[in-house]
Amino acid sequence: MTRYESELASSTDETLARAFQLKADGRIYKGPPRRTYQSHLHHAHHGPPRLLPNASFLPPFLFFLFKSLYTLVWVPEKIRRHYRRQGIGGPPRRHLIFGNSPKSAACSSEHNLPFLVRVLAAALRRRPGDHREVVMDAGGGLEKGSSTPGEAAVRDGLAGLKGKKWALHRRIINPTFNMERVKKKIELVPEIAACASKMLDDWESRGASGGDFEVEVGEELQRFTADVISHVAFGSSYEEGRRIFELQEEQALLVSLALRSVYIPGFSFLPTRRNRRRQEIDKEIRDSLRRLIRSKDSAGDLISKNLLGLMMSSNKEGAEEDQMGIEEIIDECKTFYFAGKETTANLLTWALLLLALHQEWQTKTREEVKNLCGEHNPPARRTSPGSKQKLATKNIKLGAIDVAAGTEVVIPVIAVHQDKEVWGEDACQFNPLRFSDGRRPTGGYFPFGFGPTICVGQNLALVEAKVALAMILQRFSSFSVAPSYVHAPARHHPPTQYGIQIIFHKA
Ligand code: HEM
Repeated sequence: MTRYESELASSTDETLARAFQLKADGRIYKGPPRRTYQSHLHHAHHGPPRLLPNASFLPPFLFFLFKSLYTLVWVPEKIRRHYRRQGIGGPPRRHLIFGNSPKSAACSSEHNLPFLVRVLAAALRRRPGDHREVVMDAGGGLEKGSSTPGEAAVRDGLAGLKGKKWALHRRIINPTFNMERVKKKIELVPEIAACASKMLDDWESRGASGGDFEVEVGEELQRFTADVISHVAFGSSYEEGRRIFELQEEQALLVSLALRSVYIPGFSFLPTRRNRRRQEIDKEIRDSLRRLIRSKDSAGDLISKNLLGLMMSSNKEGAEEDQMGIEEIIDECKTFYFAGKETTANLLTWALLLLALHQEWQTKTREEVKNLCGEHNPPARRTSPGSKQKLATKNIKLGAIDVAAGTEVVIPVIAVHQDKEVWGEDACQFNPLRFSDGRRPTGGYFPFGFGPTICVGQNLALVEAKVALAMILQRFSSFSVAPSYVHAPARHHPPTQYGIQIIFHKA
């Protein structure tokens, strides 16, 4: 008997067991199949070992498989039929598993929702009037949609919460940004004006020689709004929170990349390079926030009326059911650091671009500001913005359409804001006069959302934007779009691909 034959003969149960990671007692062992000499021999006669799923791996694997098929095939198909019966069609399903997601992800930065969502949005758009019922909440059957685990990185806290937790957090946080505090009590306006002054002094120093100078306003305004939210919500500053903002910037980019690719349930938990980076960033942000809270707390710097102060008092003094835990407070800090900066910066950036493009409106607005506030005084107390996702939690009726529970309803905000039926033939023109009588068409304008989850920061955002715009108009006798500007807006972060370059002129 040759060595080969004797080894083959001895490759009994033990050898086979190893090749298949089986032991003689019949149990299946963890770990990768070991390609031993014997197992090679075994391959020679029986082909490569079959990849038997490991026993402990089997239940989660089956669960994942079932859940994926349910989410990616069964639910969309059920919904598709539901709407087809109502005469609402859509493009044919391109891929059994991914539907039309790859195409929609590739051709627009709008994320990977099942195509029916888009169909419904289109249907709502086709039937004027229906969106108004969506806006009015269709009898309480619409609530905020769920976020994917990737999105949760920037939607912790209020923006991602539902039910009792959401109600508790909202009750604690609401007083920070009510109009009384933001405007009438003049508490926040000077703080906002001081942040704006700091930014404008810096801009001005670039034109020290007296000539015109160019500013990429996108980043500058992000820094300004970061400074404002740091001051008004946390008694801090942009400099103190700089690392958190930088990390959130990176996180937003990673999330926006994830949103632009096809959604696969569970994918964000796999240890890919980007997923690992997202987790590292999240951990570093949480650690930095924990340190910031601890230092404010031990220095006695928590002001009872700012956001952090209110949340900390609930933590220390609230009845047990009214308490916010430290981790929950950190979630909210993350949300406000992000939501408080990005959105208002975008509003200001686009407003500046529009005023730079429409010189006649810039002149009118400057005159109005100077009449109201004078040549140089920062505005005081008399100083008088995609699409939104909701989830149908029960079967509801939107106009003529039966919306099945579980449907994600995308409200095409931009389409509604430019709907000629609502706004008239010049709906797409820049015409601030349409707001001059202070009225808004019911259900035709909702930049801050609607219903109980309406943007908690809207008062702050509007006052902040008005103060900053007024001060920019006061400081500079004119500004215009720089020749280097390339118009490349994007729906996800960052809002433009190449920034917004404006040339300022100081008389
Ligand atoms: C121009 C600026 C802003 C715009 C256009 C905007 C828009 C929105 C919209 C559309 C929603 C969803 C509302 C809904 O569910 O119907 C929202 C929610 C929210 N916004 Fe804003 N926002 C802005 C500024 C801010 C600021 C400055 C803050 C923080 C100070 C903020 C914090 C939040 C939070 C925490 C939520 C979640 C509210 C909840 O679910 O209860 N936003 N915002």
